[in-house]
Amino acid sequence: MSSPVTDGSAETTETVKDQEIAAEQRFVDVAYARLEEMREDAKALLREGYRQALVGTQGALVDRDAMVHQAALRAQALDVADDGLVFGRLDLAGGEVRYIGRIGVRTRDHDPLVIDWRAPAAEDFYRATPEDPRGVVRRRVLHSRGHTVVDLEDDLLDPSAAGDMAVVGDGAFLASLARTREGAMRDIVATIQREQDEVIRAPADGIVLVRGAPGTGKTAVALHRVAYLLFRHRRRFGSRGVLVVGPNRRFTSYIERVLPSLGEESAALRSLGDLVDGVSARTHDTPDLARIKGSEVMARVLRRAVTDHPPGAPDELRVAYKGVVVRLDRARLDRLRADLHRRSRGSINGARARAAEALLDALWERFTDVGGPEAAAQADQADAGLWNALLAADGLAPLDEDDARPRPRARSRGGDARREEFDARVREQPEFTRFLVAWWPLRRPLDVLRSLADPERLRRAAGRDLDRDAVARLAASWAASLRDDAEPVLTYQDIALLDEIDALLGSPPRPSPRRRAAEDDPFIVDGVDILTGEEAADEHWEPEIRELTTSIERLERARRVDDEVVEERPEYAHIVVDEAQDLSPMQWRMLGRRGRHASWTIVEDPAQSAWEDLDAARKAMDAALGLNKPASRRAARPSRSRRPRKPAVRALYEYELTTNYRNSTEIAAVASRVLAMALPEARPARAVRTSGIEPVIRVVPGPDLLPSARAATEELLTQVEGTIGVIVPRELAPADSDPGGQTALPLAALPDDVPSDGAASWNAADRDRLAAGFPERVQVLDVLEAKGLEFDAAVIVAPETVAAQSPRGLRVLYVAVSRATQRLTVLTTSPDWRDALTKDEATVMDHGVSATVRRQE
Ligand SMILES: Nc1ncnc2c1ncn2[C@@H]1O[C@H](COP(=O)(O)OP(=O)(O)OP(=O)(O)O)[C@@H](O)[C@H]1O
Repeated sequence: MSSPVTDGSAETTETVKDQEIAAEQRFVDVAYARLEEMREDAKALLREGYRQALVGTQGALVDRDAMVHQAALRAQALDVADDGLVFGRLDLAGGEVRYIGRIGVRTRDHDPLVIDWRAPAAEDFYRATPEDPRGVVRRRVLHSRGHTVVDLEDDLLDPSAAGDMAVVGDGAFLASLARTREGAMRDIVATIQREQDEVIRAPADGIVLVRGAPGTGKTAVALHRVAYLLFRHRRRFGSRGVLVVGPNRRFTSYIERVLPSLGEESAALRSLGDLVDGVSARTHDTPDLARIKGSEVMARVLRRAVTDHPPGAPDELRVAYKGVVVRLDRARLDRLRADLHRRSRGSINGARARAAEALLDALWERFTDVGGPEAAAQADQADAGLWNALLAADGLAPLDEDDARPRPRARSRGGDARREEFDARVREQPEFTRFLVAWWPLRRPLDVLRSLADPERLRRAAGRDLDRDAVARLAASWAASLRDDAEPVLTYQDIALLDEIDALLGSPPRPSPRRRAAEDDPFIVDGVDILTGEEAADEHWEPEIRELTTSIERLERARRVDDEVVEERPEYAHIVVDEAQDLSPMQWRMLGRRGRHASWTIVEDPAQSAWEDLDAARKAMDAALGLNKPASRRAARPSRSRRPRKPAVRALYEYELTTNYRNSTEIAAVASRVLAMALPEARPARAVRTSGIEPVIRVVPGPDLLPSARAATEELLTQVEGTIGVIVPRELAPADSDPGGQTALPLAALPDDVPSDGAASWNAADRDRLAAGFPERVQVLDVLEAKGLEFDAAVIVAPETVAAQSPRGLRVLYVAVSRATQRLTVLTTSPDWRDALTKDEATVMDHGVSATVRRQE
């Protein structure tokens, strides 16, 4: 295939470009025609699949399912490619031309027509540069609308080999960066940059850690990497699954269309508040509560909480055997419980059978202590004597010793028949089974968390890990949010705590076949195996007996049925974590449990972190990713071949993205001033697009904040066509911020060189009033909700308050001011803040553009 060459001498640039576009259109038409044929083939395959069903055999049905599945996947991929099928072209030094597109297209003779962007042959499209052309003379990007090529943009990478090759384009890429944002992220498959491509195609094993300032494409890159991994390693990642985790639900809905637009529907996309099935976070904690709930010490606190005496558990067990009353008191029972927890590995909910055994051991011990066996033997002898006397009176033979003794069914007790009989008789007693159910209940994570609203119980669980103030705050927060009589209001940090509790409680063991078979098993009560809480497979159990269930057993069954937390936690082959700088140690633990054998892509910007103790979070991340395991320990494990094993160290690949594709240079200048306050040593990313539109920084009196924000939004509605984000301070509910309900806004100390003259107050009512009546393209959101999002225009309300709301307030403000692509308005009550954001000494960006900012009073 040859490239279209024009005689540029007598033509205007415009005409050359038109000719080039027309030539590319001819190729694109051929590619679409072939795509249509492939669609027809997929449909035919689908029809054939259904036809197989008519054959009717089991094998045919399986074939049909496989065929229908494959054909459906194919049809879906072909549909995705319908928009912008071909977006790139490479002219190579030897004259070869390669077209790059969303999917691979071959001619009927199997010759490549369009190369899938993820294929190795497409790599040069993203990697070639003038310094390293990799054999590419010209790289061309085709901009299309539907099936029509509307623009071209060329890069001449090797002028010496170009001959009379046409080179057209006038910044279509930069113009595309300024496009209107419609509320959902789009794929960047046609314009992936070299440094981004290196991340996307990074090795599939180990851990890929990507850092970059706001707008450098971290999220976009992570999502394209998922599409790449699923394409190149379909078998491995397709079957065991890929999980993409974002900070909140607003963010996941913002990015949810990118993967489908790349033809990938199979990755699971979850926010940190939706990782545990059946429960969902509804709100964020205040910074101080998040700090406590998210810290690693909570793992120890929760371990103690699940091993504590459960609420409502009885304090005494009393059973009678052969006229002897045997009793276990609270102290003895507590020792037993502690011992069980010490010895039990894994599931607490699965340990009820062991608890039953331990109780029987303790009862027997008590029974022997009080001389029970002797008393029982005498009673047996008296019984046998009475029976033999009656038999003799009827002229019948006396009982054997063996007949006189009931046959125990319980597991052998070292052949001690007296003990076996004791166990069997005690197990049969309703007092014993009822006690067992209440003393070692099958617990739900939510019940355990709710029980910690009791300050006394939480104090016991806290040990020395939490101070009194932290205990009071936590208990008060759960007392307010997890009331018995209301829907729980869970926070993002609560979800990680529930997952931790779930991991500690585990699921009950499955009933063994032996237990299923037992007909008169005393632990099967009304068709429910009280050791496991499961319906027992008991053929002899009549459903009508259900009516006779005691309240305890009914409750038990309801618990199993309603148990909202999944029993089997899914594990994934690859996990992508976006905005990873904000994960607490407890959230890392939650993720680690889902990726014990996974490879990872971690995307973060520490400068945007709202999390205070980044070191602790880093340690937790290393543990979750298996980065902290000493190689020597692993290597020490003997291998079967007895040859020394290679140390199983996890590979860590680190990347940095350096170009800001989101903000105009003018907006990036404001963001870099905030960054300088937050982290003086940090370097901002290089912004590439200058819009000529200066941000507006306005000082307004406190009471005017709200009307001014409305007015600024009205104004922006007339200036931009796409989305507008109105970013307000977080509302700190009094109940959350202080158990006494008094403090409205705890303020953090700011660095000396940062203005700290009073934070404007802000509350939920202000937010509601601000949002009222605006069209859908205006979103009013707080600074945490704005993470990872972008808008055509943003209004930042009261930066001084955002900065003072938490020890990481300046970093949070940095996130807020870096959301807009075209226009930024900041409303502050503080002239000092206005000055800080519009410093006279202009900030010189990396690319040499100095930005000045329009001041307004
Ligand atoms: N190569 C590219 N071509 C075109 N647009 C790009 C490219 N890379 C990034 N973008 C665009 O830049 C914007 C910012 O990208 P993205 O949200 O992925 O950045 P980020 O680094 O995750 O930002 P943040 O840290 O603020 O979340 C998006 O609109 C994205 O589509």
